[in-house]
Amino acid sequence: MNAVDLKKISKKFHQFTAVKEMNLAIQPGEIYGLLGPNGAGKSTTIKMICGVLPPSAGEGHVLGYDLQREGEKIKQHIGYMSQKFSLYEDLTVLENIRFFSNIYGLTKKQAKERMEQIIQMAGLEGRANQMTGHLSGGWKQRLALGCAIIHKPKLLILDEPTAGVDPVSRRLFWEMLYELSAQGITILVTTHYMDEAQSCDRVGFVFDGRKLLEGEPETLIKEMQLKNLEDVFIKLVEQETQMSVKTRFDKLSFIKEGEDAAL
Ligand SMILES: Nc1ncnc2c1ncn2[C@@H]1O[C@H](COP(=O)(O)OP(=O)(O)OP(=O)(O)O)[C@@H](O)[C@H]1O
Repeated sequence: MNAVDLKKISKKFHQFTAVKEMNLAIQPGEIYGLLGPNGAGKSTTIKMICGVLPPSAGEGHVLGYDLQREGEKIKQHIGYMSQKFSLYEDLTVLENIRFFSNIYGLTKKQAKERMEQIIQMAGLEGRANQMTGHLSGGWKQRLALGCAIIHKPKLLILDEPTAGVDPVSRRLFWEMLYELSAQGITILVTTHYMDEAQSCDRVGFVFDGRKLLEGEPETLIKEMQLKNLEDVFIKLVEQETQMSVKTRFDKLSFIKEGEDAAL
């Protein structure tokens, strides 16, 4: 059984269709990257997979639960983390962990065990009583990941989880994702960082609500005879918009032309 299985899923907001007949099959333990420019429909797709936004058409299953009818079940069994860290800044590290353990109905014993594990995993030893808002971006991000997996979900959904954190924290974060994937957890991640996308088992490119291309990063690069995933991304956008990203800014050449006004 696939962890995520969407068949011709669409989402309409009034007249506007944000996601158009999307098919998506993600296997257990896979790290799948959903890529695409701003407004492509990635977050809308993720919200449907999380069971918080009902699709307008199509059918889908997440961890075996029906997307149209079993949204509540899906919410209980997945872990979710967004770029906004999903944490309360005005609570301490411990209070945030306690909050999430309550939401997911952990027993006192489970909560105590996980608290220690999460603090260790996030490298927050000695900071349990520190206000979350005072932590650096990398710490907040690792704490948010810990809170998102406190109930041991089989599917972890990450919406731009590393936006705005430094490269070392991003690397640490990805090491944690590899470890979770090795333990059999399925991971669906959206990112604008192509180096991260290259670390996924498979990626799907979304543009204007449609999935245009899907495959293993190395295979896609080879097939399109390009250097890296960023070039694949740019080529696809250029093809779809019939606009060259490189020549778009020709108008800026006025800066080096003519007289130097400031001198
Ligand atoms: N609740 C809503 N009502 C109306 N339009 C919406 C709603 N939510 C999203 N949209 C529109 O749907 C389109 C897709 O948005 P979505 O947030 O899914 O894109 P995205 O690929 O996640 O972009 P980004 O990378 O900027 O997060 C956008 O044009 C957006 O304005």
